[in-house]
Amino acid sequence: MNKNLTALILAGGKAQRMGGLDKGQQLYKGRPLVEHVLGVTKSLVDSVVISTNQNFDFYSALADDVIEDVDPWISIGPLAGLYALVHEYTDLRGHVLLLPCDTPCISKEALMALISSTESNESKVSCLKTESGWQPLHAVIPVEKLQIHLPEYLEHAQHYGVMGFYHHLGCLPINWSNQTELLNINRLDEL
Ligand SMILES: Nc1nc2c(ncn2[C@@H]2O[C@H](COP(=O)(O)OP(=O)(O)OP(=O)(O)O)[C@@H](O)[C@H]2O)c(=O)[nH]1
Repeated sequence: MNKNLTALILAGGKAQRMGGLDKGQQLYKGRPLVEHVLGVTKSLVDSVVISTNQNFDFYSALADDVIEDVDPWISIGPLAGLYALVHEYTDLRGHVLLLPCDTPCISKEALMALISSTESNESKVSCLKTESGWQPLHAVIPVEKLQIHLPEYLEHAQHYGVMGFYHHLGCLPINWSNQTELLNINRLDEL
């Protein structure tokens, strides 16, 4: 298994479609959304960091560390979480497994496919791709690429979309046929 693999679970953002509630804490099948993702992730990685902007006690009890978006890239979307990670951990090495807190059905097999792709592809981003397209919040990213390229990319970016950044770095699709695992919860009536 990949050495130096840090999971970054994104639980920040505004959750506007959920009325501003803390998405990660909302119950899906009786458990907080974030716990579903943690459950399949923990045994695959060396450490877990959760990116959030609220309820730090709740998240701290689940992860090795909790980070907040940092200036000047606060609440610009998922790239803010990645920026905060490399800003906070300047000596981080290896790869980051990026995950959102709001896909509770993601499987260990899908994450293992992403992780094992780094054995033959050390330097590109590996990103899940289903028949409906790229799944940019399910990706493995070399830390060094983030450290070198993300600050400058954000300075010059017209948009803060994650996929644009991956294409800038070079991105390998990891095709995944089980679309239902990517079920994405954005509204209360989807819980
Ligand atoms: N750290 C961080 N995470 C974010 C940010 N925006 C979104 N996320 C996370 O990225 C994932 C996808 O988020 P979206 O569904 O696009 O946005 P959201 O803020 O959760 O919800 P909406 O406001 O309804 O679009 C979720 O896991 C969010 O927690 C951000 O600005 N900073």
